[in-house]
Amino acid sequence: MVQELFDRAANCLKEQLPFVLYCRPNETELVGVFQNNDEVHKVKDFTETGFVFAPFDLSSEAILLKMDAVEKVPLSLPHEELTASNNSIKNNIEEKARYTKLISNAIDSIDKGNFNKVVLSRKIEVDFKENHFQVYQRILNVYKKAFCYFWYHPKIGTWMGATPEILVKSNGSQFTTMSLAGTQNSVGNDEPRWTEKELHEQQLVTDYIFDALKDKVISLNSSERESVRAGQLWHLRTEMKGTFAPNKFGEVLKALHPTPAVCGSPLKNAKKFILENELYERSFYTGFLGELNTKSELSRNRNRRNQENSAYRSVMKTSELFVNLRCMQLFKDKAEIYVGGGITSDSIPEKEWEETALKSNTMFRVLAGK
Ligand SMILES: C=C(O[C@@H]1C=C(C(=O)O)C=C[C@H]1O)C(=O)O
Repeated sequence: MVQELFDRAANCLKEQLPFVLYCRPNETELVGVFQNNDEVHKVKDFTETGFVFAPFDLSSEAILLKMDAVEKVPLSLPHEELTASNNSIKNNIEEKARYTKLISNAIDSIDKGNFNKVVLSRKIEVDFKENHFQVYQRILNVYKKAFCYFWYHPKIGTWMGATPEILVKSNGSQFTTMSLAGTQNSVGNDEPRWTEKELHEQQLVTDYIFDALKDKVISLNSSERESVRAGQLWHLRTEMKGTFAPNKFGEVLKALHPTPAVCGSPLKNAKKFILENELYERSFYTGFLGELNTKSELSRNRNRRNQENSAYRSVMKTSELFVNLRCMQLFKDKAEIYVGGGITSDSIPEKEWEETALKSNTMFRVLAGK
């Protein structure tokens, strides 16, 4: 069954037609969305319906795949053991010097009071020639708790990833979001001991989300902060649930993106620092992706008499958008892995470099294969 969906997508690759394959966190269903032509549809105000693929900087427009055909199959795959890759630990002295300098500059800027936190990132090029579906199959096999996707548009490119971060999920006027930040390598199953730096960094994200949404929502409540695993890493997470006024989803979304989990706070100054200093194009990394305004039917009380069948159902709009992290862009014979991390005044440049190396392993492992 999975093979049939892969074959259909492989055919789209051959015919240069857009598609996306994805599996939601902890689910055992693989979804394929297929667009009938190679048009590039752009999102205007997030009231559209389709599968959205948005860049970090929304001054470039978000792309919408039309859901001309949607196919769902149960996800069962042959198990494949991966050996840990140490590709990313390769000593790239020049790149390390450049990146740690960038971090030192960011810390100086924080100390001058320009912002409290900024998320900096880099791109790692890897030679690779494997079949894309084989790589995606490994992603699905290894990262069951993540949103695992394979996105293709002949005029835009090919992206894959396994992201642990929900940007926003909505059903009618109810929504869920999260603040995810702070990173440690996972050692066994024991929760890590979080440092002040990580707790502070994550709290900044939570506070920011409350502040950004306070005028846009009717209610917003947060759960207890918890430690969660993403592949071989641990993060700190606080879930938030709320309600917005009818038809205000677009506003909530625009207020949320980009959160300080991928940009910084205060937002404007952090974003300015990123755009002026990172000196490369993040493109769709730290953007967001997922189903936008799809319809779900809610059955009402079926026992009530004397009503038309249709009166028992109400149609709600649902969206499920993820932050595009732990991802890569694929080319004919190379992949570009994108990684970053949050910088605060307590950051140590060398450690931040190591954090990006650890994060890059999420994709390195599936490229290295067996
Ligand atoms: C920016 C990335 O991840 C984000 C940054 C984190 C951090 O700074 O600790 C943790 C999770 C994500 O919100 C990335 O994976 O590239």
